[in-house]
Amino acid sequence: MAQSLNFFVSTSHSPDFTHSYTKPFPQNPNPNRLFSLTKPPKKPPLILSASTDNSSGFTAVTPEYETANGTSPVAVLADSSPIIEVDAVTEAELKENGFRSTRRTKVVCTIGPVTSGFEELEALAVGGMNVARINMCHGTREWHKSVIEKVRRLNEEKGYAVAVMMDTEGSEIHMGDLGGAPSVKAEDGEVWTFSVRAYESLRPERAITVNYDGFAEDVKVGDELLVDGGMVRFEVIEIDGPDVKCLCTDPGLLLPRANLTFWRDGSLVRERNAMLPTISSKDWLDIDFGIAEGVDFIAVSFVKSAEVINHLKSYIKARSRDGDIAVVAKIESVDSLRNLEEIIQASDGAMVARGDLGAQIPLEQVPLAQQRIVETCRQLNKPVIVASQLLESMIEYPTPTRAEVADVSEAVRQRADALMLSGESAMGQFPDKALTVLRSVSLRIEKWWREEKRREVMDLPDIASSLSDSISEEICNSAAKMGENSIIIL
Ligand SMILES: Nc1ncnc2c1ncn2[C@@H]1O[C@H](COP(=O)(O)OP(=O)(O)OP(=O)(O)O)[C@@H](O)[C@H]1O
Ligand SMILES: CC(=O)C(=O)O
Ligand SMILES: [K+]
Ligand SMILES: [Mg+2]
Repeated sequence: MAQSLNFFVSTSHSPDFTHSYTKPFPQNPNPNRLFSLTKPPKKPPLILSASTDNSSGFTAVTPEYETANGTSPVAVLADSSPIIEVDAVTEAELKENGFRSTRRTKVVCTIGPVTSGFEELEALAVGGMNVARINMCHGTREWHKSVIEKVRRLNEEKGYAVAVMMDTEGSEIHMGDLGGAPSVKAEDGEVWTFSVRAYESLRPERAITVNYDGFAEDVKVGDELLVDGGMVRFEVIEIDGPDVKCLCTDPGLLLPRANLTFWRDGSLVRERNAMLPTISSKDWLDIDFGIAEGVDFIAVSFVKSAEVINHLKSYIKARSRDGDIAVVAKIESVDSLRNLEEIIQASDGAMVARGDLGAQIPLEQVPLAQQRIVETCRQLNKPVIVASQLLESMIEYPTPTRAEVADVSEAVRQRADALMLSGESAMGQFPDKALTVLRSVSLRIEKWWREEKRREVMDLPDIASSLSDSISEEICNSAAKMGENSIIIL
C-alpha cells in the first residue's frame, strides 16, 4: 500500500505521468516541469490524513485542512508507513477532485488594490494561487512590503505555500501616473499633450507625462502613438519643445503608467530609447528591496540579452542570504525574441508577456511567438509562464468569453507551466472567479492529456539476452504498463 502511494506521489510531479523506469518521454523533456514553479513552504502546510478504508490504497484526503505547526508537508499514512512529501493541494481542488487530481499548471496572480487585503489574499490562496506577483510599476514600496508580509503570514499561520514574484518596472517608454486617477478616457478627435515635463502639482487636463527624456526629440509629426499596444491610438500633430501634441484617432481608457510605443510607416520606432538600460536605477533599488524582503522570484521586464540576466544573477548571489531568488526573463520585446534561446538558457524561467509583446510585434504574430517561447522552454528544461489578457473580460464580467477559455486551454495544451492573471486579479471585479476558471480549465486539459497518453503505445526496449533476463524484463515491462494505466485511471 505504501508502495503504491509512493508511486503515485512521485509520479504526480512529473509532467508526463510515466515513471522513471520507462524511456524518457520524448514529448516533454522537462522532468521538473510545473513543480519547479512551486516553492516549498517555509513553514509547511497541511497534514493530509489517510484512511485505510480506501480500497485503491491511496490517501483519502479530508477536504478540510488541518494546520500543522512546524511539521513538514506530509501525507500521513494510517498504517505508519514512511512519511512522504507531496505537492501542496489547494482547498478548492481537494473539494473538487480529491487528492488524486493535483493540478500541474500553476497560477500566478497579480496583486493589486482589490486583492491586497489579508482576507482577499487568503481567498486567492484557497482558490489555488501558487505565486503572488507584485508589479513594481504600480504602488509604493510600503504597499508591496505589506503585501509580501501578508503572504508570508498566510503561509506561516495558515499553512499555504504561496511564493512571491517581484516584477520590475523596466525602462521602456511609459506614461506617468494620472494624478491618482485609476483611468482617464480619451475620446475620438481630442488633442492630448504628451510631455517630458514633470507636472509640479495639478496635472493639466488632457496632459500626460512621459518618462523618457528623449521622447519629444525622437518623435516626428505624423507618427502614430500607441498606448498599451493599441488600446488607445494617437497621431502626432505638433511638437512644441517638451510637449508633443497628439490627436486621438482610436478612443479608449488610459491607465496609469501605460506603455507607449511610436510607429512610423508601419514600423516600430526605436531611436535612442533602444539604448535605455533593461534594469533602470529605480529597478536596482526595487531589486535591493526584493532581496531584503526575500522574494522567491524576480521577473525582469524588457530583457534584451542574456547578459543582463547573468549580471542580475551574480548580483543576487552576492547579496541574498541564501542566494535562491530565481530570475524569470520576461519576453516582451523584439530584442528578446531575437536572443530567445540564450536568454532562456541564462534564466531560471521565462514569461510570455503578451501585453507588451503585442505592442512590439504585429498582433497576429503573438500566438506563434508564444508557441515558440513555450517550446523553447520545454526543450531547455525551464518553467514558462503565459501571461496577459487570458481572461481580460473578467475584469468586468463574471464569466469569460469562449475565446478566452480557448486561449487558456491552448496555453495548457502547449504545456505551459503556469498561467498568470493581471488586471483580472489586481483591479477586476471577479478575481476569485477568474482564478476558478484558470483552475478548472487547467484540470480539464490536463485530464485530456492523460487520456491522450493512454492511447499511446508504450515502447519498451528489448534488452534481455538470456531466458532468465527476458523473464525479468517481462515482469518489469508488465509492472511499467500497470503503473502507467493505474496512473491514468487516477
Ligand atoms: N499595485 C498596484 N496598484 C494599483 N494598480 C495595480 C497594481 N498592480 C496592478 N495594477 C493594475 O492592474 C493592471 C494590470 O496589471 P499588470 O501588472 O498586468 O500591469 P501593466 O501595467 O499592464 O504592466 P506590465 O507590462 O508590467 O504587466 C494595471 O494596469 C493597473 O491598473
Ligand atoms: C506581463 C507583462 O509585462 C506584459 O504582458 O507586458
Ligand atoms: K512590470
Ligand atoms: Mg509588460
